[in-house]
Amino acid sequence: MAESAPPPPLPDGTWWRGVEVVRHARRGAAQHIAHELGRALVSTRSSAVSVDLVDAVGATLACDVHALCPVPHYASSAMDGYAVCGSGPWRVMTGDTSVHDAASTAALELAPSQAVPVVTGGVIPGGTDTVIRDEYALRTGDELRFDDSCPTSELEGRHIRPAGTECRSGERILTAGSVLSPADIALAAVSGVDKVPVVPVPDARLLLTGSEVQSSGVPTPGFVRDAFAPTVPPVLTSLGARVDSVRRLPDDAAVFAAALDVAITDRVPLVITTGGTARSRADHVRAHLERRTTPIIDELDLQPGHPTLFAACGPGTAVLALPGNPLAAMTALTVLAVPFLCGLLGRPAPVPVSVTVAHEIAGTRRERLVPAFQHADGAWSPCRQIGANMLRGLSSAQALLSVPVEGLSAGARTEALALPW
Ligand SMILES: Nc1nc2c(c(=O)[nH]1)N[C@H]1C(S)=C(S)[C@@H](COP(=O)(O)OP(=O)(O)OC[C@H]3O[C@@H](n4cnc5c(N)ncnc54)[C@H](O)[C@@H]3O)O[C@H]1N2
Ligand code: MOO
Repeated sequence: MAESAPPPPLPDGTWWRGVEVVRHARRGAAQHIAHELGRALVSTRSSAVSVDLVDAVGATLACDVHALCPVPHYASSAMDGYAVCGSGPWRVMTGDTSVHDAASTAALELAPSQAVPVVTGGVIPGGTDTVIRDEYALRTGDELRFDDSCPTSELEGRHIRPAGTECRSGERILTAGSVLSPADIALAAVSGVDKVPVVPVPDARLLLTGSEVQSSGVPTPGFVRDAFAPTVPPVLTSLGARVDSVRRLPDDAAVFAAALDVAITDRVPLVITTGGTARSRADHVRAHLERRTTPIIDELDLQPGHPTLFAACGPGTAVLALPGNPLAAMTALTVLAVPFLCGLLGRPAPVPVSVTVAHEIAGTRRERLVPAFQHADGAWSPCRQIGANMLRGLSSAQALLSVPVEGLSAGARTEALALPW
């Protein structure tokens, strides 16, 4: 049979130039390089889109945001009661009618011994010295006094919120790179902002390889239930990406090659493949990526997940090839996809936290990341059932604990990586 023609060359890709290329990367270096790769890919994408506040929670801010008015933007009362000037008794100027008439209240200038009714958040007139809350106001007709029950702490300078105490007009209220929380959006709203500039959501595409992988039902011997299609997309979504499609591919090198080329041509920023990463005859994913892409991280010096390959190609695509073993894949996803997407979204790289281990944990020839849980006293222990092909340990884990080559003694400190869910 005639040999098939080699695939046409890919469009030139230079965006990853300057990113360090590593074989057998140590975990910390791999996390750093993944973040750098994400940052490098930013150059191929549009920098910001302006979105309504209602669509902005969870997005990454592309530029600083400044208040368009002082907050609060007018001097207001913190209580329902009376704004008064000077010492009492006071004469109530407006009966009860001014309470909802902000414009006329704002236009008022109280003279000594004058008072007007005010509501919480309402405008207080110029000349106000204090607000007497209703509970301590004794009103007879138009005359107003402090009630006898009024504590001395309430006698002067109370319940006035001056304009601009929270921020000045033009002051920076939100910083580029932050992930917008509901509180951030509420702050933008009260500062007069209608839209915010956010980093465009990057697409991700999942290519699931393995003719033995089935998507439903109880698998028979030789087949496995797919652990990734129901899990990786929501994880990527929570990390700020949008999964544009999930494709199941049989173990056929040509089918895989064609699917990858479509993704590269589509300039999908992150393609995640599962399976076929080991260096054996059966593993066409690695073989194809080694020919067709530029490996940036070629294997991790880490267990599980060491056959992982992270590559760059085309005008705007990074390919993260995860091992088929489920725990190995989830570990590599945590180590590499998390910092990569942070870099691509303009966010800082996540920092591992320092934790104490409850008892001795033996080392092996590579660093291990083990699913672990925290005891009531704060110390951590590995979960049970944490083989690379397993999921029960991960299901009960609160973090991934680093076990260095030399192992850990009881009470030793080590790093823990947050799970991306
Ligand atoms: N000769 C060698 N064999 C293996 C090596 C090696 O270096 N040389 N490395 C071992 C290590 S370590 C790992 S990790 C795995 C890596 O496996 P691959 O990435 O090549 O993945 P597959 O062989 O396709 O599958 C491994 C395992 O995972 C199951 N799998 C695949 N996809 C799914 C899925 N979507 N959901 C659930 N499970 C899945 C698959 O059925 C296999 O059982 O290789 C070792 N072997
Ligand atoms: O490195 Mo593999 O990840 O042992 O299962």
